Amino acid sequence: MSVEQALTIADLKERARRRVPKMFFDYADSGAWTEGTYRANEDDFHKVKLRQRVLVDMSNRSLASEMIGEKVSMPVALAPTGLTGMQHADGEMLAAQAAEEFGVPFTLSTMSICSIEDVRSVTTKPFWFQLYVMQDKDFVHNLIDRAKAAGCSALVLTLDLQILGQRHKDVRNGLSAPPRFTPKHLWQMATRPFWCLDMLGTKRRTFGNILGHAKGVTDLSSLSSWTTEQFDPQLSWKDIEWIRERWGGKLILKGILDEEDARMSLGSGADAIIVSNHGGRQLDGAASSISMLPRIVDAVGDRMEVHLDGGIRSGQDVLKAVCYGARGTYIGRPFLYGLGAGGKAGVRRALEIIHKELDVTMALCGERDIRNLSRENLLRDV
Ligand SMILES: Cc1cc2nc3c(=O)[nH]c(=O)nc-3n(C[C@H](O)[C@H](O)[C@H](O)COP(=O)(O)O)c2cc1C
Repeated sequence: MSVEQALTIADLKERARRRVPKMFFDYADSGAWTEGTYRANEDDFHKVKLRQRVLVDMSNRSLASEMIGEKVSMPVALAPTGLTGMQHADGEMLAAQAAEEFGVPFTLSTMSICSIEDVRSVTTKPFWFQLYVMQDKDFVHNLIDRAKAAGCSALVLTLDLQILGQRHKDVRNGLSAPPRFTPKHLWQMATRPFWCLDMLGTKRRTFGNILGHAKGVTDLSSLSSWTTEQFDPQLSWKDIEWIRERWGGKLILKGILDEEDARMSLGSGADAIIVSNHGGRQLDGAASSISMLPRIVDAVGDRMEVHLDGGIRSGQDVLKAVCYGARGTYIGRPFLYGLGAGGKAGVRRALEIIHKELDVTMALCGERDIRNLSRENLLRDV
């Protein structure tokens, strides 16, 4: 099946499975420990039921809205994902271009393969940058300054990865950060010839934001020990202040899953929070994102934008999150599967699939403007 023939995100996933070496496909398709939260993120969307309405004018529909004051063609951004350039050569650059052409935000991860400057060089509009706070504060200051210099229009500060959750698949596959290749890995790559050919055509195969920018990180082995030791376990609410000051632009807090944390974020000066459990990759046993969304929206009211990620696999899922009060959503794996399935065209296809599902679902719910959706469009008590 070609990328254009893919009708669902699941179709793209199957194509990616056949084209991406197992260790990198598994890296995307994995959650922490039992993967219970990873599964719940998807499953809980199916429990939310829609109200079907009839005999209302469904013409001239619009999915356009705003996230943190930026116009978006639909309220769906690309989530920050590490090692994206391993799903497909130059993955971050291609995904950023696809997002820009579609009119939705792209978020570059600190742990990306292509650097901030690489992505800047192939885009014409501002993208967003995701920050992990490392113990090497000079490195963090420099990273914030580089994102500013590249014209990034929002900083997404990730709060739920002060220490790394364990994903069994990565351990079993012997995946290291950055990837180092054993005979088993070389065999996995040899069975994916198109992936290899594309990879041979790029020089970007390690953490582009780090190598050459962090003190003492000059080669792959120093980079490996640096990445495992550097996440700052002491990150606290106080740190948000200096980060916000140094950044000076729009700030989004990612990884809020608790009402109390949501209320605390109100005093942080951030512009938005993302209800997220890191796609089920950190605290296994945590609640799904969609199940926590309504109470977090209620906790912050209209004092701050609430966004959501985790488990979105269709436009219907986006619509449900929007009905519960999310002003924006993010997709991680759906765009990674698209990328693995067919590079930039695959990411575009993932966005087209979600856009169409969202549009048709909205119409069948009797609505014409995504900004009018509310809990009234959902059935209670199912
Ligand atoms: C392969 C992979 C890598 C990720 N890397 C990062 C990262 O570097 N920074 C970050 O804040 N979140 C990261 N995340 C979490 C995503 O930003 C997002 O929260 C999650 O993917 C949403 O769930 P979904 O994949 O079900 O859409 C990663 C997720 C995946 C699947």
